[in-house]
Amino acid sequence: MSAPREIVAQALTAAAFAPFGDLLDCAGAPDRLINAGRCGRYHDRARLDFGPEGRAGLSIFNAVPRELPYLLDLLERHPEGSQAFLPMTSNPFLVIVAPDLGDRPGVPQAFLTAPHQGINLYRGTWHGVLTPLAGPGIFAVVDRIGATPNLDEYTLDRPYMIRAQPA
Ligand SMILES: NC(=O)N[C@@H](O)C(=O)O
Ligand code: NI
Repeated sequence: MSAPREIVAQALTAAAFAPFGDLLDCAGAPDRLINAGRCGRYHDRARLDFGPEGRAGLSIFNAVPRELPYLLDLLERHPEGSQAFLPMTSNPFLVIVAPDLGDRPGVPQAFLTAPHQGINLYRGTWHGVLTPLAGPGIFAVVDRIGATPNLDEYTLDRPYMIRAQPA
């Protein structure tokens, strides 16, 4: 078995994540001030999509924290809907995404979130499953609820080892 390929995680930025989804945070000035100026509204910041046969759902995930270096051997996508992960703590999490090569993912990219950052994965974006890096791994998740399948999984024939720094 050949050694896993290495990926060094990078800090999550809106520009780097733009091909894959939305970065959800309170960076910069709000779009609107509401509540008598006591609240900044960062308005309509995610491209949500639940397909013609689905509806929006809000779930709570309690995921087991993982550690770096992290062995990535599976990627998935939701062809029928977007998926947003909003941490309910200030803990960082690992975000793994990959371009689509048609029926399989391309080379993944790994990102580390800063506190109070969430993400929305565009419909069909290849990604690693939710990967908190500290406990509790509690997230609000907005994604598609529907009766038809919405999950493609791809097992990597050669895994990646994701590191915070080069080995
Ligand atoms: N399966 C599920 O609800 N979650 C995954 O899609 C994930 O991205 O974590
Ligand atoms: Ni998913």
